Amino acid sequence: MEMEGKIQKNSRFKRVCVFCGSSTGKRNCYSDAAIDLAHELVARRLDLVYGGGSIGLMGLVSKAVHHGGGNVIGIIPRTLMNKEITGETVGEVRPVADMHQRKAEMARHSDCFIALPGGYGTLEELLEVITWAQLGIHDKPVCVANKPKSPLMMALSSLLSATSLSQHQTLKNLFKNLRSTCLCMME
Ligand SMILES: C/C(=C\CNc1ncnc2c1ncn2[C@@H]1O[C@H](COP(=O)(O)O)[C@@H](O)[C@H]1O)CO
Repeated sequence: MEMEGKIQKNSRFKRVCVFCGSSTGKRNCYSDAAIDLAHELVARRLDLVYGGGSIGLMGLVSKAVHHGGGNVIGIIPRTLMNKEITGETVGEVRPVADMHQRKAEMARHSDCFIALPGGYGTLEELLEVITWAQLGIHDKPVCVANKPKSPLMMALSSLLSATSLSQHQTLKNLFKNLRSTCLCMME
């Protein structure tokens, strides 16, 4: 569909939670991926739910969605709200008590999760929502916006082959879901 010169794409989702680095990392392709994803969200009229910082890839994706006219919801612990730490955020900021509440709120307000490149924080958030899916706490798609042969994807693959049969099946399904939903989102 085309509206005012902009291509509008449809999506079955309304709100997408994006986990990503609080730094931009060492490769330009990480920033490019963050901005590409933001454009995809805007084109599909999807709200961004994220960790509320304006630094690193978090800043790039939130600003690009905001400047593209999309809704941005940042969920941030009060202790991190100091602008010297998180910078000037865009969109709606929802303060929460702590990191646990932040992750719970990010999950509650989103229809799916996408992990862009990041560090320990991103990995922890990603693994938590995968674990919650395994436990049946939610059934929302989890996607990793990463190359199939990236160290993270290789690590996830090797976890699959190292698990027992029943877990293997669950993780295999989940892993398939990660890949296919991510590709679908990024197309
Ligand atoms: C704590 C300090 C700077 C970091 N500022 C952050 N502001 C908001 N959210 C953050 C911050 N750092 C981490 N996060 C959360 O973890 C994810 C990114 O972490 P990573 O390790 O960079 O991958 C991100 O999604 C946030 O939810 C001052 O020392």
